[in-house]
Amino acid sequence: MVSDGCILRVEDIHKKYGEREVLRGVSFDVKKGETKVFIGPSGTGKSTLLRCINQLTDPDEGRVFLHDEEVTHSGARINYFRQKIGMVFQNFYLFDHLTAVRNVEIALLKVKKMDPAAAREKALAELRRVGMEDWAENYPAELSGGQAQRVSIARALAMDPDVILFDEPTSALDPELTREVLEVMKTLARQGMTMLVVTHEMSFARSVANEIIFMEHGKIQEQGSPDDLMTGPAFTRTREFIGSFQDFGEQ
Ligand SMILES: Nc1ncnc2c1ncn2[C@@H]1O[C@H](COP(=O)(O)OP(=O)(O)OP(=O)(O)O)[C@@H](O)[C@H]1O
Repeated sequence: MVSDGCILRVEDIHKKYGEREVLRGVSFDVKKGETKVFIGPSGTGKSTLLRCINQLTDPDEGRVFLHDEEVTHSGARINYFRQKIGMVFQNFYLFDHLTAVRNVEIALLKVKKMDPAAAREKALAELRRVGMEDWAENYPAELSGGQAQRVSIARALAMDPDVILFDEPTSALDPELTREVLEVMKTLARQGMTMLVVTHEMSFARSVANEIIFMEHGKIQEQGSPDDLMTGPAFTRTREFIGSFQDFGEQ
């Protein structure tokens, strides 16, 4: 059961690949409108955690709830939860043979069964939201990485998700393109979208996160507000990790 004010609850998630324990008991609650940013060294299970939340990966133990409903063990209802828990990946995963607007509207037609005119209208509205309406008729190969990522964000938004999971959405992009994607994410945060973001963009974490979660060895080692983690993380490894990013102090 998810308590008052929380829309997503992650309870004691464990995941092993072979003998390797990638997640060793991860739990947290997410409030509506909150942005949580996950940081930590490579290979510490951050992506696996996001994938367990929307069941792209099956956790070995633990449960995930959206509102009062269990996402884990939800059988055929997982397709409903995947609409409500959107995901944006590092590599966009757009269909190369479809234009930007077709990429956004395809799930509206196939999954939501909207009529074509309404689907087109909604797809264009979502492209407008991410500043991509002028590129609606372009194919992914004609877009920059930042533009392609904005289309993939529009595609997630089109499902009217309750939460969006972002898995290193800018790590395939150079700094200029990174900035335009982060600006879109900042706007979504300001508009009240609930977001879980795995990123190494520390200045984004500092300016947008309600909470930063430092993960290492498959566990949450420390969590707190950006100010708490900036001014005095209790855990030495958090200090060392954050200290290795010079941009954390930038606004
Ligand atoms: N499908 C899989 N099969 C086997 N091992 C996997 C699989 N997916 C992830 N792993 C392993 O699980 C560990 C955690 O990976 P994960 O991608 O979750 O970490 P991460 O913290 O997101 O790292 P990064 O920042 O490098 O993406 C890694 O050692 C990875 O090799």
